[in-house]
Amino acid sequence: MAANGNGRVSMANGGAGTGRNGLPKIETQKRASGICHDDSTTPIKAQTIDELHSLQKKRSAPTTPLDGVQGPFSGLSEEERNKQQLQSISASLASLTRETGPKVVKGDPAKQSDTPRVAHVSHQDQFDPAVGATDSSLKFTHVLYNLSPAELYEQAIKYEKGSFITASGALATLSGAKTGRSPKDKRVVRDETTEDDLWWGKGSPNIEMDEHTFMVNRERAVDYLNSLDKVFVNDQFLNWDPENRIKVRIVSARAYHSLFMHNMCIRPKPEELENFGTPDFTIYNAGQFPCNRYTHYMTSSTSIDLNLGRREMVILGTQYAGEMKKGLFSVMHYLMPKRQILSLHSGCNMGKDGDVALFFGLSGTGKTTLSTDHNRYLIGDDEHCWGDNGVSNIEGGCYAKCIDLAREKEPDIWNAIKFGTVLENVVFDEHTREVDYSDKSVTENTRAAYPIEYIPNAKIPCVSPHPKNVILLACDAFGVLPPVSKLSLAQTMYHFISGYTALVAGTEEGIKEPQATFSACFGAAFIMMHPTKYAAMLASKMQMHGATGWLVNTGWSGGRYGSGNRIKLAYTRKIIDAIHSGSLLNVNYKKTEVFGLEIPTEIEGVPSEILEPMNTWSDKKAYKETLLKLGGLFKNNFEVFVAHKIGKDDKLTDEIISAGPVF
Ligand SMILES: Nc1ncnc2c1ncn2[C@@H]1O[C@H](COP(=O)(O)OP(=O)(O)OP(=O)(O)O)[C@@H](O)[C@H]1O
Ligand SMILES: O=C([O-])CC(=O)C(=O)O
Ligand SMILES: [Ca+2]
Ligand SMILES: [Mn+2]
Repeated sequence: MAANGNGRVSMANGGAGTGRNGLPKIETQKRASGICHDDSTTPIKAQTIDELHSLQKKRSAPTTPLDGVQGPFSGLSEEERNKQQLQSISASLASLTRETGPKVVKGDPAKQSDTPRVAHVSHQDQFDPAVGATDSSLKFTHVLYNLSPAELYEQAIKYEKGSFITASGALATLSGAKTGRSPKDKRVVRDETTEDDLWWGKGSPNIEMDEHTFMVNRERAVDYLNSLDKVFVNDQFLNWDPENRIKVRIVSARAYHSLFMHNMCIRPKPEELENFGTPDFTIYNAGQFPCNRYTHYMTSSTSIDLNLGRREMVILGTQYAGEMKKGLFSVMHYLMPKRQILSLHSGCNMGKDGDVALFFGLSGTGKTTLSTDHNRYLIGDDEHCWGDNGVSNIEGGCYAKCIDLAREKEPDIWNAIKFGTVLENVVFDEHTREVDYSDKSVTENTRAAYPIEYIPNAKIPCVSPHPKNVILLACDAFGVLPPVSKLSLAQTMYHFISGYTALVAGTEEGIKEPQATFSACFGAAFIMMHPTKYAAMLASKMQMHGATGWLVNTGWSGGRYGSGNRIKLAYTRKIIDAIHSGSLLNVNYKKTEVFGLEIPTEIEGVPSEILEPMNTWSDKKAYKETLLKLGGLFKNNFEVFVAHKIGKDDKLTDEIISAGPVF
């Protein structure tokens, strides 16, 4: 029995109007005819249960009128287009040493009766059985193609252990043994092209492998995927700039992976999907299956392999979905600069008046938190391109950290965790399914992946004019960097190339305690060419468009990690507001020792005493020592870049080198 909100009372079961407990007696309504009806609706049309169930679902409408369709599939019948689509998927899944492609059929193998059966397609026509048939060549590969979130929920809940619907409607899931990326297991094929184009050697994220080893791993992944009852295939886009859009195909074994990429990549409109054609890049995610350690180069059971020539990526031995997101980001870091477009590990938002800010920073420094701002339009939270026409988001979704997520502090992210959102590795109440965001039992790197339109003021399409402010975020666990400083162009470049933060949580496997980290371009794990290449592009774009650089410490104040505290998010937001509004350009500044940073003396809504870190430390000697220690770490790190030229002349290079700490 429950109050229904109108003050009326409804009966949960069987309490038919006995008047017990003084409750009102329920009267059944009498029709004018005087006949008592217990049901006023018309009878159903079905004669049997099966017939009834068949009424429940209607076939999805054909998506586009066929006339006016442009592209490779224009003028084709629906059936013909479907066949071409399956042929393309079969080609993607082909073993390159045996039969040329599996027999593929659309639909869930467990539900053949209710999936419209589509004529299967195979490449077997050219296959000579004398060469050696395999069992896999005899079976069908069932393809679940671009399923909707609702369908993926059902797949996950029925077939994947650890999948549950939370109280707010999100899909909670586990990523398995890996709950963060594995940068040490990420390999790139080194061949004649990449030999010259890419950054290799010390400091580079590109650990080499040869083409042959890539093919061994590719075969392993494809064989694994074809051995399954079914695979998920997502055909989607990257980059909201229509001229530089990339078509990606993700083949995976888990509904979780398919829903994650559905949320994170750009979702094609039905008519765009029909004309998708051949993908520009394909991911084979066989993450549940390990790589073979007897294979050359393999140093663990995990391998994430990128082959730029073949435009393919293979994932073995890790189910952490971020590998797919960031693997594609690496690809963009190769493709875009070749077109004079700068790829950025940054968030981006825009004010009502069109002022744009970029937020650079390593994992956990606040890109998602600070770009998601109720008073501004969200362009994107993590990966962008800066080209001649302005900024474009690479992705179609956001990937927010959830640890200690609180509704009051981050309301828009909180509200985005609803039906359709993937919630990774969180802990929830077994009965109410309320998530406990403070619980780190599975990992500290808990995450939510949601489509960008789940943020109310997301700007669709996710493109913006050129940035006015470039904000470098660092989470300084040493507690000596000021909460905000205004940077010269040379200082911006110095800090961009340094890419400093202190990792706090375990986004990368194995890092559990804070630790100073330098990661060139605030994303060394994803860049493909030498950092100075990206830095030179950033410098020239900032100069051309008159953008101001800022360094914001979202980390500690009043002492290092352990003795001080993390700067309150509310204060950081006030600082960011002052940057956006331009008011921070018009206040008094003073220069700090060692780092030579210009710090404002006051900001509305922020206690002035915290703006100068030394004020917040009770032990001034410890402060000075820590400051010098961090300065030394910066110096050591920058040594490898001193020999590199940035931009066209030596002037900028010299300026950048002298923009570092002096002591
Ligand atoms: N002063 C602060 N400024 C920004 N974030 C803060 C602050 N204090 C605490 N936080 C917390 O730090 C975390 C910042 O994580 P966020 O998701 O924004 O990282 P990110 O830069 O987007 O990293 P990634 O690239 O891994 O997605 C959030 O959990 C946020 O609540
Ligand atoms: O890639 C991930 O797992 C999350 C992320 O955005 C980052 O680490 O920069
Ligand atoms: Ca993020
Ligand atoms: Mn990121």
